[in-house]
Amino acid sequence: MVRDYSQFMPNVKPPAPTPLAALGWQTHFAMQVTPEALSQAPPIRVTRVDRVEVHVTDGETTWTLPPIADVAVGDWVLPTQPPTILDRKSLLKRRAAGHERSVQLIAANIDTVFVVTSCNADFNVARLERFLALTFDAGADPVIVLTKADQSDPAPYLAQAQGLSKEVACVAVNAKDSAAAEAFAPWCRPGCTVAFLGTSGVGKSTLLNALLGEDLAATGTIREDDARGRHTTTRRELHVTPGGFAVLDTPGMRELQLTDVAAGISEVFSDITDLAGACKFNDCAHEAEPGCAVRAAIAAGQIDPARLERWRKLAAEDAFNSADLAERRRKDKAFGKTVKQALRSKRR
Ligand SMILES: Nc1nc2c(ncn2[C@@H]2O[C@H](COP(=O)(O)OP(=O)(O)OP(=O)(O)O)[C@@H](O)[C@H]2O)c(=O)[nH]1
Ligand SMILES: [Zn+2]
Repeated sequence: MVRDYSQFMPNVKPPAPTPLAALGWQTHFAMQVTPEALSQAPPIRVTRVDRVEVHVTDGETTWTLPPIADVAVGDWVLPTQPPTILDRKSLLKRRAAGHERSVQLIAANIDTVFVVTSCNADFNVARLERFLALTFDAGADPVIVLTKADQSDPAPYLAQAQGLSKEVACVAVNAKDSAAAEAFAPWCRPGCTVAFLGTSGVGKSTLLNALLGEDLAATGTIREDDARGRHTTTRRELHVTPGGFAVLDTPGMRELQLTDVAAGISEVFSDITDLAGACKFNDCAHEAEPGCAVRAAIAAGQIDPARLERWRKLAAEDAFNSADLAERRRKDKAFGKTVKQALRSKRR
């Protein structure tokens, strides 16, 4: 005889996350605030940054604040006077377009970045490595997503993507399929924040809609000024899903210049950087030096020479942009000093 004991079993269904938890409030942030401060001024999260205002939410209502210096979408903020930006768990940044040489913050506090490309001509290994370096350096986990798997055989694309890093998971999907969201379940747990990065037309908004279970992405378009002052229609907005996690959709990014992400580059190319430690000379350029472990691995067919070239190119670009950035910061500081001195002598 089979007895049903279920009525005596404890109810193991986990409680629904609080609005704050569904918004991505995690231990990392909670540890920065005392319980008293929390109850007096609950934290809020930045869902969108425009030129004239910052959109924030507490998980239940949404409102706007005046601009906050150096704030990024995804930031957690304490509504103090002036607002306090909590220490970030991760920060995605790139070199701003145009002649500005400055750093542009893409998003803060993202747990997983879905690097999206398609099983077609958009697929580009060098660009993927670029996105992976940016994500690793930010302190987030990248996952490569190959869309349009219904339009051509995803197998060769998957094989190439999987060859880029042992630490990066790869999935192939038809973004238009109603089951597409299931492929993301391992990373879209309650309380997490995920983001989509990729060039235009790869299916980021289609995937966002799949995760939201509704057509929101199309309404998320906002107008921003690009570096040249032209109006472009872009979007960069954080959405909370019915599943209790947050998703950031970003505009298509073709030109993605890296700056200050040397650690991220080393992580993507760990096959090469690990080997470099075995080269005879510490400063081996892996060109003509004797005892070069990297060239030995190439000769043995363990590393693709094209990959070494891509690593060189990316590392050189990053080094150049970082030096440029350091120079700019030095000049800004010097200029600040001159202004202060001028003001002081004027007051005298
Ligand atoms: N067949 C098929 N079509 C797809 C897939 N993913 C996206 N599309 C189509 O590709 C087009 C572009 O998709 P979007 O979701 O707008 O691309 P996006 O990355 O958001 O593009 P931007 O908004 O320019 O950044 C749309 O017509 C989609 O319906 C896919 O997996 N399979
Ligand atoms: Zn070497």
